[in-house]
Amino acid sequence: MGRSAAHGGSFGAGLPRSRAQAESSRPVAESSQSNAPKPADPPGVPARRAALKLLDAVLRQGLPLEAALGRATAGIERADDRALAHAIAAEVLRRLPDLDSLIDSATPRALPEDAKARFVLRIALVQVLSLGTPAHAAIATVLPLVDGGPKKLVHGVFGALSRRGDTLPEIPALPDPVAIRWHAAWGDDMIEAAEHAIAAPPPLDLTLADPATTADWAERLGGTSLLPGHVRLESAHVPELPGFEAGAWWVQDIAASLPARLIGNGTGTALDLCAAPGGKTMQLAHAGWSVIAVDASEARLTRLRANIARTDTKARVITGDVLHWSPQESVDAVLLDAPCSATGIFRRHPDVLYRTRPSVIAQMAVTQARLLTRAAGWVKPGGTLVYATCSLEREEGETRIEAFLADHPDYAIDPVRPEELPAGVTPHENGWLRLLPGQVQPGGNDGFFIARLRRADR
Ligand SMILES: C[S@@+](CC[C@H](N)C(=O)[O-])C[C@H]1O[C@@H](n2cnc3c(N)ncnc32)[C@H](O)[C@@H]1O
Repeated sequence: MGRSAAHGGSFGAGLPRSRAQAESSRPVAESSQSNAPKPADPPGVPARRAALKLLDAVLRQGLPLEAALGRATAGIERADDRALAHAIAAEVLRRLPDLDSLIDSATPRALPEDAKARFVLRIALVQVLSLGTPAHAAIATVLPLVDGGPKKLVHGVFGALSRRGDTLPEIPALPDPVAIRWHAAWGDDMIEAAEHAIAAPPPLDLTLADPATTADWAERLGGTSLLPGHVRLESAHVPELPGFEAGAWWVQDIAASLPARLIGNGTGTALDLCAAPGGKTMQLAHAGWSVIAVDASEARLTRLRANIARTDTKARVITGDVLHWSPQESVDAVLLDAPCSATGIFRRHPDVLYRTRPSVIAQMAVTQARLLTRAAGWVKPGGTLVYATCSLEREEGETRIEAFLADHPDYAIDPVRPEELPAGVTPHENGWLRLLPGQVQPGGNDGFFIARLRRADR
């Protein structure tokens, strides 16, 4: 888990110690806060400047990468440059502990975590070592980011590492705080699976509107199916795939498809709480339910409305904060896909590895408990409540449900059955489902916690 062991090369004294220290101490945010385009930037530099802003937003300000994109890439005209900025930042976040080990092995004293030189070196190195950018282009396009600053330091460290010819390890390391936390919760095997999960691009999972067409779509799209109504592809440009325009399927990780599957087919009313962008709303509606989809975010509901329009899904859509909104009457089933730390989706969103601190998890757990208690009051006697989070933290899963059951004697676990799950995945002996990375094979899965609860008949 430590930083320096993997890259014990011989470089280390290439720069005088005092200069390295002096040049490394300016924070990256000084210039990255300005959004004004730099008119003198040569081609290729604006994308790297935007990548620097993105990393600053995630690592120093704690913002989600996706949320920072608009502001960081404002003023960049070309879509491929905006995409490059995003790709560089995401790849740095995926490989950050290994990049830092390399950098630390080539500086006489460790640069501060937030030193601009460290940020810029990460951007240069990841391009060469992971994205296939030629070294001369990688360094030429980052040096303008440290104009008037630690240019010589960056150039010197980059040159030394290039000459040494180091590579990144095949399997990335997790950041120490995450590795320590997950190790304590889940043990060695989980850490290994999580590191392997970052190493390879995740597959593309599709949920079909009509599970009866599974074999046809698997063949037509060249994919494999791990459950009825599911097709897995290695990767693809989604809008160009057959069936997208016609709304025959939507993108949804297989783990994310399980909460609605565990509610099953039905003809009553199902309340989909925290519904946007609508993956589970579409599943429930296509399984026969009259769905009421509620979410607090109007922006995310815009995406939900587009998704249900494309897939010809009938659902009542309500903008509402579940902490304050209430339905007019009780319903047969409630699905609460609660807001969470989202650490289970670290393969696709490596920024969660850096933004999710214990205080964030504790705060989320308080909200989840409140949402769960409200949701529980809206289920008819004998009805079903499914609680789900895409989190790998016990506080947002097991601990929540144990506390809920202790406070709600009218609820009991309705145990998940192995035949409801992809091959090789087994429910926990307490009846809930804890999905850790790598359990669905081939190709892996997002991390999830799902509990199905039944409310007692009167
Ligand atoms: C995990 S995402 C939901 C994903 C969605 N169920 C799906 O399958 O596509 C969590 C959602 O909770 C919403 N949310 C967070 N707090 C909320 C609240 N108090 N009331 C309603 N929605 C909330 C967020 O806007 C976000 O869309």
